[in-house]
Amino acid sequence: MKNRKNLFIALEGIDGSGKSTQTKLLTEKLTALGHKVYSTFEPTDNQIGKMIRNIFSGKVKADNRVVAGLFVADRLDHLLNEEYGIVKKIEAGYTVICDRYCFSSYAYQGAHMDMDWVIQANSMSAQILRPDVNIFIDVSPEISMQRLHSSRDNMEIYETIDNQKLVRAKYVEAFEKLKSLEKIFMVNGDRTPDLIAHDIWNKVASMLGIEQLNAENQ
Ligand SMILES: Nc1ncnc2c1ncn2[C@@H]1O[C@H](COP(=O)(O)OP(=O)(O)OP(=O)(O)O)[C@@H](O)[C@H]1O
Ligand SMILES: Cc1cn([C@H]2C[C@H](O)[C@@H](COP(=O)(O)O)O2)c(=O)[nH]c1=O
Repeated sequence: MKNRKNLFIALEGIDGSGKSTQTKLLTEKLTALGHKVYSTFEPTDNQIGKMIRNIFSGKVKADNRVVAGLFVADRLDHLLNEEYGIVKKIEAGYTVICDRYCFSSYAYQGAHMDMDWVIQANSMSAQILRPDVNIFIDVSPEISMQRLHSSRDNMEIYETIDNQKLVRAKYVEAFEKLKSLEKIFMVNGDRTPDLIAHDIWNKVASMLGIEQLNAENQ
């Protein structure tokens, strides 16, 4: 791959896999090296994302197919919005780190309905902006559940060990289906945050062509 000045990076994984932790560490590392970084997440905290969060917290009831459609809309707005859209940020030279993107829909919505339908429904987002890399933090469901229980007061309705196992299997299925189209980088998430961050940094630095220059800082 030709070295790039700015990247679109998606972080993926089951709940509690450490995406937010790694988004923060990678943002700090890149910022310290003078890169412009925009870190963001899905579901967003905009209008459509808020609707999704109300469904997940159990406040509002909705069919799984409606949830899948809301994620399609939330993602398109996240990409295209004039004010906070990712496309504009990329054009302005920011490296965008997105905590969850299309693969989250393939895995989570694909766990309850036809995955090919979900892939098709998200095809416009995938065509507008495909991540330069999808980083999958692969944590065992048992460990992720322990982390969630010790860090949360309330669990969301889908955060059960059986669902975590199912979603992990669906991620693997989606990676296999889309391996010729998407760049996927897997890291072992059953380790300390620093070791995971080290692997992620090696990958990102090599894509940006800065691994030699900053090797002593790793
Ligand atoms: N590698 C790690 N080892 C141990 N604990 C970790 C590790 N990474 C994150 N944690 C802790 O686990 C909890 C969940 O981490 P984090 O919020 O980063 O995960 P997440 O994937 O963003 O979660 P969610 O999907 O629920 O938003 C936090 O309390 C965090 O401090
Ligand atoms: C983007 C996206 C997310 N989800 C689910 C996955 C999580 O259980 C919740 C909230 O995410 P968070 O990282 O814990 O804040 O949303 C989903 O089902 N489909 C998606 O496309």
